[in-house]
Amino acid sequence: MVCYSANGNTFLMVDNTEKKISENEKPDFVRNHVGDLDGVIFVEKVGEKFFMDYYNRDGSMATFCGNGARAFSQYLIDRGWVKQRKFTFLSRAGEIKVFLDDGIWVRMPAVSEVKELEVDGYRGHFVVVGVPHFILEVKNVDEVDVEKLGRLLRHKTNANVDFYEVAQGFLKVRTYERGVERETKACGTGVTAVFFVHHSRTGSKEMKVLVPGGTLFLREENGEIYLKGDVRRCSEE
Ligand SMILES: N[C@@H](CCC[C@H](N)C(=O)O)C(=O)O
Repeated sequence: MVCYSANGNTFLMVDNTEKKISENEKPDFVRNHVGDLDGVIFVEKVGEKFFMDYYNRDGSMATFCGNGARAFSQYLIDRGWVKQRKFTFLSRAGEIKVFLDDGIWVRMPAVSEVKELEVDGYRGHFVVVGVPHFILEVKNVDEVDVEKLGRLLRHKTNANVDFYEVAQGFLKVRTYERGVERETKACGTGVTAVFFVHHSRTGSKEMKVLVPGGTLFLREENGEIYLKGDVRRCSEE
């Protein structure tokens, strides 16, 4: 087992290719081993393909994790299990494409269920990127009490909650993650949801997104959204 950090969103990577940990055992395994990390990723195989199975730190399974997908890709590369510059793997949100050039670019799951939403007087957009997000534009993201307001809205919507600020040439995003039940340093599906709404309004094809854990890069190509950012191993085997 080894820890990976994708812009500060942290995961324990568990080689479960021999299926030693069963589906039923996974939630308890997660709660017993996650420590202070945000989630656990079981690395598995379905036929010849690698499969990413993501769990939040509270033991809940999630359909997808954008930063997890970047960490999973780096893990496959570090293990020497993939050597190509383009490869795919499976997730509960479908097949994920990965391209390596100036970093690891992951093609995110298609955005769906986009709608305007008002909860307790807070207006935003509900957007699904494999997992649900309630995104809210604010004037100054640093002034938001993410723990308090994020937690409240997360429970009202059963979604991750992202607060974003549109700045000159970049976006700033902070996320309260369901299942982690606190603010995380970065959320890949969250910044994708924000970028999608921003792109729909402005047509902008590329965007830098500042998050507490650094900078993420988003780009749109033929209606598909790609995500890149920092990813590194944070423990020895
Ligand atoms: N950190 C993730 C999202 C993980 C899943 C989420 N907490 C949920 O349960 O919906 C990301 O980088 O996308």
